[in-house]
Amino acid sequence: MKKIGVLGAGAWGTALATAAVRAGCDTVLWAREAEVAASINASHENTLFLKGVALPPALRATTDMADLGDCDAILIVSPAQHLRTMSAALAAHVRHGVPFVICSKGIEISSGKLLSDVVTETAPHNPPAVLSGPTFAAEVAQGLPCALTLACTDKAVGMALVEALGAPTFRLYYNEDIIGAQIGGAVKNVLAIATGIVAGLGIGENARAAVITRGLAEIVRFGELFGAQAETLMGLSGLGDLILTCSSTQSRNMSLGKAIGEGQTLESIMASRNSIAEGAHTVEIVYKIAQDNNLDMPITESVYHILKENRDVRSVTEALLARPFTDES
Ligand SMILES: NC(=O)C1=CN([C@@H]2O[C@H](COP(=O)(O)OP(=O)(O)OC[C@H]3O[C@@H](n4cnc5c(N)ncnc54)[C@H](O)[C@@H]3O)[C@@H](O)[C@H]2O)C=CC1
Ligand SMILES: O=C(CO)COP(=O)(O)O
Repeated sequence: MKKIGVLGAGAWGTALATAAVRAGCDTVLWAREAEVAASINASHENTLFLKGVALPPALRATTDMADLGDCDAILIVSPAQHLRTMSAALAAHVRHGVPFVICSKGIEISSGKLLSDVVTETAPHNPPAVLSGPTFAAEVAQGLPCALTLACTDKAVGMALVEALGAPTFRLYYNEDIIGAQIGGAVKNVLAIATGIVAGLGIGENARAAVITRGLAEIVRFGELFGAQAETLMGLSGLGDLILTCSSTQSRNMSLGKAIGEGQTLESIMASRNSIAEGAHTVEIVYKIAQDNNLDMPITESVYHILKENRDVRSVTEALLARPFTDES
């Protein structure tokens, strides 16, 4: 795999394209916005989504999806709710057999489907893989070290991707569990909003650790429903990403929760940003799936009540704390 296409030039797509260049791949980055492609090609900076980070001059950007037509693998890095449209459009341009590596984190709200199922439906001749882990885009783009899960049911394809994209500062661990690799990344964004709310309310570090740990129990329950492997949920794409995203306001999800905890409204926060906070969307479908399947996910429910039903942050938090005592397991 020598030529890599990256579909979506937000912060993460740009960082991943940079990592692919560093790994020695001929890399082309598709941007939805003409000004993003222009700024990457002219000044080696993504001034809209990753301002201030110098990008390698070898990275080429385009707005023409046909330019991805001869790629050996494509990383799809759109917001989760747009992945269906992106994957379908891409399938018209690339060869059969070229893997579609899902780098977005979320679950399709309209169908309740994992993104790998969305790829299988829209691009049946392109095997899905998943790249997920604890990775803030700005750090990856700067070449700071990180580790991620590369999941693919076909081990030969998965290992070829690991070999092509992996580097000392971009360590990839192969995993066959494509389902588990998607669950952690999707649900942790909801839990990061919850830890942000804890920070915004100023109720302490102990409370944050409690939310992370009890949040992990929610990820495990949710993952079991989909058939995820427990080891995957405890790995980089699960626990690893949960820890990172719930520990730093570099996370858009955590910072969104913090602003909510401080009294801002979801609408005003969204209006002030051009970046995606997937948890604010994912919460809707995780909540629905949990309700439909009688899953106990009280932290997710609380985030849903606050974000989607405009309930008062302090009274929802008090209700969460006042739940009956129960077994830890
Ligand atoms: N930023 C990060 O550190 C990481 C992000 N991710 C995931 O990557 C995905 C993309 O996030 P970012 O690159 O951070 O985005 P971003 O927040 O930096 O930029 C927004 C992106 O959304 C795209 N977009 C907006 N409207 C669209 C539409 N109608 N159709 C298609 N695309 C549209 C923009 O072109 C842009 O690429 C998300 O699922 C996110 O959870 C995963 C790991 C790390
Ligand atoms: O997924 C991420 C880190 O692994 C990025 O988190 P945010 O989308 O909350 O910034």
